[in-house]
Amino acid sequence: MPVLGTFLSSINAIACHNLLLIPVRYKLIKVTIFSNRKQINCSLSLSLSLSLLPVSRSTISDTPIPSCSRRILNMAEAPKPNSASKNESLTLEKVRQGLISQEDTIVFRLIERAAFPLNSPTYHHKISSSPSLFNFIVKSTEALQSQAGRYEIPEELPFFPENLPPSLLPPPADPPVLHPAAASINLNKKILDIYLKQLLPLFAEPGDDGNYAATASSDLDCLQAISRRIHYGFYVAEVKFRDAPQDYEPAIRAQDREGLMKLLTFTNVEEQVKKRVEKKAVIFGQEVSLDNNTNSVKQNGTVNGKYKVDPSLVSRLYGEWVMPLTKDVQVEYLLRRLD
Ligand SMILES: C=C(O[C@@H]1C=C(C(=O)O)C=C[C@H]1O)C(=O)O
Repeated sequence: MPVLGTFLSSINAIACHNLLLIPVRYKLIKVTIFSNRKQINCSLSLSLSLSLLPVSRSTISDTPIPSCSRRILNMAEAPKPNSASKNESLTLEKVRQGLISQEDTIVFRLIERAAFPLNSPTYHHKISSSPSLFNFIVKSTEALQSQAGRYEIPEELPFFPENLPPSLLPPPADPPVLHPAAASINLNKKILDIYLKQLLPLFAEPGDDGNYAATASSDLDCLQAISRRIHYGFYVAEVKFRDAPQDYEPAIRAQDREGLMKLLTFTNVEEQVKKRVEKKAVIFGQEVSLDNNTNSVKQNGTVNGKYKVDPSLVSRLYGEWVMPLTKDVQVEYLLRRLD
């Protein structure tokens, strides 16, 4: 499919170009290229996001962050354990703030994916040597982002780690916050499987509108946001360990998974998380109307009686998958913390 190849190359060129030109602070770069999905029925569109890329200190200019979306600002404001003063400033409260900020990204990305129907040919039709367009877009995007340094960040992990090209950027200058064990943990195979088999059929209406490339890009956006949130568990575990090594060390030495799971679980916090993400889905998922005759909030809090993504599903996503997997990451990390 030469058209697709040419298009991807040009997107890559633009992305790389911007990566070099955009002055950034807080080690955050985001390059997003969106197409208007209404106008590109059956044609190709690609949404490509690069965020939280490691940039060496010497490349960070003092120019303020250019105007950018709320989502990016949220991430910039969020405490980033892998930022300069991380080792001193790593507190459970700050790490939890980081998780709260990521909720916004996840809810918005689910809303964007739910705007498309299931579009099942995205996942089944072969393209070139790839088993599907989804596979092709995820692998190609990951190859580009790997070269741009995305996977130098511990919580950014690829879905297809095999044969990824190395980063072209200098390695991060700051000393690592995490124990090297983090590098051996990647739950993305499981996350991908759950996403495709269990989540998508819940969030996307049945149907086919032909926007397969945009659908796959939107899937990747969701997957990356969910995966980042889950692997942020590294920092949660590290800070919990540092706060109470006397509690964690015996369970780690005994390789006691259950004991570790009990120690790191806070059911009251989990209840708050579920309520908050449900509320965010209610607030972010409403239609906004400028029509004076139309009360912008009608039955069910929306204009047409329907939220853009079902708030109870978002709460369920967190309760059944996101939080349990974040805890699995914590357990896996802690089990290796004294190695
Ligand atoms: C992330 C934490 O660890 C656990 C997982 C939670 C989550 O994934 O949101 C919340 C509470 C804890 O049971 C935490 O303590 O904040």
